[in-house]
Amino acid sequence: MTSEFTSLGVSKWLAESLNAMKIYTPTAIQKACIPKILAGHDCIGGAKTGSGKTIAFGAPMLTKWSEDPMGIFGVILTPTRELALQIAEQFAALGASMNIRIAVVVGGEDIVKQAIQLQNRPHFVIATPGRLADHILNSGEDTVGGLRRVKYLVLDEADRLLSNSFGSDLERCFSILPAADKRQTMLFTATVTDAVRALKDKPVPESKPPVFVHEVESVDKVAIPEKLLTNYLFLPSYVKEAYLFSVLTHEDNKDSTAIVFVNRTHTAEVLRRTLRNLEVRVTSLHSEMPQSERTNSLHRFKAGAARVLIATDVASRGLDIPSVQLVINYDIPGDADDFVHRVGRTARAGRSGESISFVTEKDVERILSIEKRINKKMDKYEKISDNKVIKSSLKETSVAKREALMDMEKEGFGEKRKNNKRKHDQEKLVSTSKKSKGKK
Ligand SMILES: Nc1ncnc2c1ncn2[C@@H]1O[C@H](COP(=O)(O)OP(=O)(O)OP(=O)(O)O)[C@@H](O)[C@H]1O
Repeated sequence: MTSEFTSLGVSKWLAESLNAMKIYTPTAIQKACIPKILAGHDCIGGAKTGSGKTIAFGAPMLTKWSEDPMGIFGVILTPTRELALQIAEQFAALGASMNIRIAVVVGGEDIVKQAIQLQNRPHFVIATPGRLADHILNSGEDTVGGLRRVKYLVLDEADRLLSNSFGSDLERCFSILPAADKRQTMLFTATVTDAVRALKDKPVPESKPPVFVHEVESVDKVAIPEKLLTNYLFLPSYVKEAYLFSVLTHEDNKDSTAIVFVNRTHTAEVLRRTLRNLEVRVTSLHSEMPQSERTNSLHRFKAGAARVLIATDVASRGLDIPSVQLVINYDIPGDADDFVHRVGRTARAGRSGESISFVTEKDVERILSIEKRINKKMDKYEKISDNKVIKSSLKETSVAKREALMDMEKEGFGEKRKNNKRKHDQEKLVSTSKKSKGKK
């Protein structure tokens, strides 16, 4: 049997797995990158959110792996734990018929169990840089030694990984992996930055073919998916909760699955409690929740038990939840690239979707820079009028918010945050001092 995937060089068994997932025709980024990666090129792949980048790097790696499944074959690094788990699920589903073994190495999970998984030499390691760096520093050679011979390294959401926040952990991960000329490296993101493009300027050893760069650009150079509506609502900052409730319960949205992005964890908690008091089926995802709660919350949202997810940027990248129809920017992000990733949680794989950004008097500059970045003017959201909001939801939302704040105070939410921060700072200090000892 030949399919469009096998004609690109993808193994027959894998094309069959893809077909079983109703994936028959490669997307543009897949058509461009799969043959080049199979031919041994390092690769920089830039394409809009939801355009199938995971399979663009997954299919060639899995093809090569099935031809010669030696040792730990590939390492995939991602900025968030949820994204690592999602990629692992996708690889597990694609490779099920070949008995694929995958280790997910992320923070917040049992480190001893992960060490045992690494010792058992899985075929692929999917990791966040911080936890993998911890293993490299603290677990023995029998645990991490297999990483010295991996054939493929993927940096998914590469621009985020190459930003300063992951610097030292990423360096530690690189320190154990084979040198750049002894492995294939692939960088993928929806927002290619100069730091990502810089890979192509590194000298290529003669033994290696040149870096393949593929940035899919649409004719109009708009940086977001075609079927994604970008609306804005201009509102006063002190009534944002009332507007949010009105939008979420509007006739056209009351059954929609929605993600509401905020800039701070405290706001996420206030909104989750306020909306819960207003009987909206809501859950949340942010970095101050224990990992078990994060995982649980995302499962509830994916399964439809909650229809609204309140999230910080920890959920802005990569998450592939086809049911999401609406993304609300309750707060406007400071970085225009974060906007691109956030709204990209909807309108994926050719589907349509809608985003609404709440713009206050303080956000005008940010909106202008976002519009410049996406090369598109946003449209005014006309379905909510000021009068209607004030009449219908202002009173009940302010009561619900007051209750939420009182409960948070009673439960010491702020205290927990402070203690967590203190604990986190102490752990960071211990880990930094261990790292600097390790360097000596
Ligand atoms: N060739 C294809 N045909 C149909 N659907 C596809 C194809 N390739 C991938 N998909 C589906 O499209 C969705 C989005 O893919 P993926 O998550 O890889 O996007 P992405 O480009 O990595 O997005 P992001 O930039 O947000 O991380 C997934 O549900 C995936 O299964």
